[in-house]
Amino acid sequence: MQFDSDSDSDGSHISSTPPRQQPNSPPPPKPPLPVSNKKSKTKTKTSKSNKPLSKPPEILPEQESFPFPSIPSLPFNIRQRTSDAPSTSSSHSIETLPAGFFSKSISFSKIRKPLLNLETSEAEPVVDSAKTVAKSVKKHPNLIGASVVTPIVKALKGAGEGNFVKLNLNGKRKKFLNKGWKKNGKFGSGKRYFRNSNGSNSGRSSRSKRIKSEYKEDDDDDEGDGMGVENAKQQEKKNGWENECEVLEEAVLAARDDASDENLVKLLKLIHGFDSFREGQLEAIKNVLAGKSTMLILPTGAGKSLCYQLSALILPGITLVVSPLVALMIDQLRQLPPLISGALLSSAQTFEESSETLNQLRQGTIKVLFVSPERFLNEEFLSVISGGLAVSLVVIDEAHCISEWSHNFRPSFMRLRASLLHKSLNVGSILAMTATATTTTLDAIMSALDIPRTNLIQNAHLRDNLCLSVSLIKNRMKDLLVLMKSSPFAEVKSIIVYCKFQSETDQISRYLNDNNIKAKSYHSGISAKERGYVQELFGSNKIRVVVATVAFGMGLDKRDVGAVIHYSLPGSLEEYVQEIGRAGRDGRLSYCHLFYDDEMYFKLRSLMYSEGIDEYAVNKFLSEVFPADKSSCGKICSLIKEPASRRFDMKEEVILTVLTRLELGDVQYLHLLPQTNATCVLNFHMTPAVSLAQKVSAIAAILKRSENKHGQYTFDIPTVANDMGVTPVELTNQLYALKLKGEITYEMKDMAYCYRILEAPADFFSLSADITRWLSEVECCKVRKMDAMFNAAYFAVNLCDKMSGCSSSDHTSCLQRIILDYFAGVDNADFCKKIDQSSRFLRADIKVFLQSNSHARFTPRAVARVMHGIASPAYPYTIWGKTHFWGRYTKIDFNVVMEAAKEELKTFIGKDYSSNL
Ligand SMILES: Nc1ncnc2c1ncn2[C@@H]1O[C@H](COP(=O)(O)OP(=O)(O)OP(=O)(O)O)[C@@H](O)[C@H]1O
Repeated sequence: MQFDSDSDSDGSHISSTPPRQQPNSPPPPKPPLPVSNKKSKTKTKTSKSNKPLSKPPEILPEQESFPFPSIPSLPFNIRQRTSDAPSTSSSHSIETLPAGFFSKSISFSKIRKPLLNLETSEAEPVVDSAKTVAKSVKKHPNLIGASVVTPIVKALKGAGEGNFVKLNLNGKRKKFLNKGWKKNGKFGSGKRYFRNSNGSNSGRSSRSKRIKSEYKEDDDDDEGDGMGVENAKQQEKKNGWENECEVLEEAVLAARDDASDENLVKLLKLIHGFDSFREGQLEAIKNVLAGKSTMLILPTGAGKSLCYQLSALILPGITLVVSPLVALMIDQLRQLPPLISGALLSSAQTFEESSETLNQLRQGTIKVLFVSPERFLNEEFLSVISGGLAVSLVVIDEAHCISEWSHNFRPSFMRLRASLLHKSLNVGSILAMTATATTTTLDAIMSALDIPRTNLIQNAHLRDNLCLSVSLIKNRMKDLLVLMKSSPFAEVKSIIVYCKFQSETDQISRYLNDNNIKAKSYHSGISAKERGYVQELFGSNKIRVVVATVAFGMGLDKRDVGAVIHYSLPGSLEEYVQEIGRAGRDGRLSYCHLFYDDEMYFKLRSLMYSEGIDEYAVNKFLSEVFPADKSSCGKICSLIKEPASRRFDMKEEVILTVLTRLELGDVQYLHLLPQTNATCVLNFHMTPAVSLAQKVSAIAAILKRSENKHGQYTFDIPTVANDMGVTPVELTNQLYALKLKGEITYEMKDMAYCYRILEAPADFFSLSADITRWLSEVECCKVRKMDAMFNAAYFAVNLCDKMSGCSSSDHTSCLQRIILDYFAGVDNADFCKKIDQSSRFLRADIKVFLQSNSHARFTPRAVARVMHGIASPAYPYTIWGKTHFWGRYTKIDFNVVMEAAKEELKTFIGKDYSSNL
């Protein structure tokens, strides 16, 4: 079995709603896994191999940015208040509890309805008249609080589509009708802002049809045939529309003047259609409006997004929302209420797309900007933002990514520090949000963001409408089928089955289909188009089950997912809590079953060691990062990702982590620049190279550093940029301008990390020791998280005394307690010792392995990885997976295997094994 992680590199497929526009064609298929040490892609995947998910999804590097002057402005004007917002009422609907399985009685207002018809979607009632705005009260089966006033925005003509901003991440763009939403310009700025405002995804297509027909009506009106009855009706509708806009403007103004509970609830009703705030929301909004940086910890699906949405509307300046995944940003953008103009800026966009977003920002048509953390690395972007735009609020979603002690650390999030945000962006306040942070993670986030303890808003980490059950899996797929065919799972309409390996998802979905359960698999190895399709089918309840890897779910707000089944153990309790958090978002009782077994635990535990590096490797890495040349300070250097990854046997994410540490540690050794291609191959078309060099200094610099083969000039971009005293991005921009003129064409390759050296370390050895210690602590933390997850499952099945509400396989009570303890800092990682500390045959096996592979060079870590079945950049599965020692010692502690390998290597090589590297 190959161990490699499944990632969601562009993340564009993850969203609760179907994409507004599907790309024409999926991205090119990923190249196969390297078979030798020849130049190869380290991010390659084979969909047939089993791929566990040990690392977080990635964000593509930022490559280009463009300076734009910025003009601070609001998307609409605030007028004087003239009237009060309408009021609403509510009612509840109780359904019957499905029989059997869970004995525990749980106090919920809603119990999941038995499955009647899989194909039935819960289409929302359509409110047509603009005049019926807040008077129309409808029952919505999915909402906590049962009955909801149809939000004003829904009643407004055309409400019902996603936010206006283009989601053209795959090179295609959507044309938006550029008609004034309100022609006197009070709201919007020539755009119409639509979305499904009640948070549900159903009824989308019928609503879009309605929107289209309304556009048509408007167009007809504009064409001037408007003396008839129809036009009079239209006019009447428009008047109603304008009145509603006035009501909204007044409500916003009132809340801005006085952020009282009453004013905020009124706005909540108007914007979101909800009667009341959920726990923590009001407090968070009030804090933010008062300019207090706040840490908000609410369970998954508790409504964290609403806190910044409403605040953004009331605050005068723009709100920046930083998210770890492009997919998450797309989803959040879609979920923005229609009145809040939003946009997205990420590395997955093309040059044109990002410059268009920046243009909109400059024009003041954007109120909320979703931005990838890498954008904060980009000085040009910072200069656009800080050039005159007032940033009222910076929201850091999934804020646990800031901390290396979280389950999902992202090096790029390290840059999001209060000092940087305040200094560079002059932000009013910071709102950090997460559902999963242990006390250690929490401390790290709050200290990085300078959030005082008094501004922590924290609720329980779990919603109480989730029934948690666990069992030991014996006959893997059969056990799953039995579970799914028995109550209550048999009655649940929408189910997610989480697996660790891509091939497992395909296998299981086939098996379920063979057994009359409509299922589809979902993982990052399938095309973006297919993933979008699966999501669409699931979102519209056309398929009942999605069998997915971790690539599915983040940002998923399908409200009626009634069950989540873990076919394998998640990597941590945080991951478990995130994934079960996809269930029961409608507030109804939902079921989460966890299967576990020792074998899978051993394999997954081994994977936690896939990112570690040794001190001599760090040392070697540092000596390449900082050239011996003393004059290197101030120079721009680059490290081409793939060869560097293989050379140091370091995953690309680990390289980035170490570079980020060198930038943000106690001493700032370097400054990271946007990742860029390092090599350029240039062709001249109009003016001969030498003549053009006389006119254009960039070409002169390029010719000095180029290798000319058959009229093609190949050069290293950072080297030429250094000669010219510009950044690689600036040089690339100059080339782009020449290309537009038809002078040249070029091809870029060799994606590289770029950085400017600020200070060469005086003592490489102590710096390597320091970095290695830190990485080893991070690794240890991951292993403990895995252990804590296994121990929770093990405790429930084997040790729970079933005295406090647990029964049969239902362990809601004890798991809830374990999870809460875990987040409160109680470490349960040690109580169950499944991992062995010795083996009689280990040394002998290592010896045989070394002898039979005497042609290869090993380090102790490399040997231990093979014995644990962990692929690495220099020791890929395609080569080393063939040895029969592959994964043989997963049950023995990795460090024990490494120590044994160290001893054997000493004997075998007869000298210091570090020379083996
Ligand atoms: N006050 C409220 N009343 C009723 N429903 C609400 C309220 N606030 C939010 N919701 C709904 O709850 C659902 C979940 O909200 P949201 O996606 O913001 O959760 P979240 O806390 O960000 O979850 P996650 O951490 O999983 O991303 C949404 O459909 C939202 O419309």
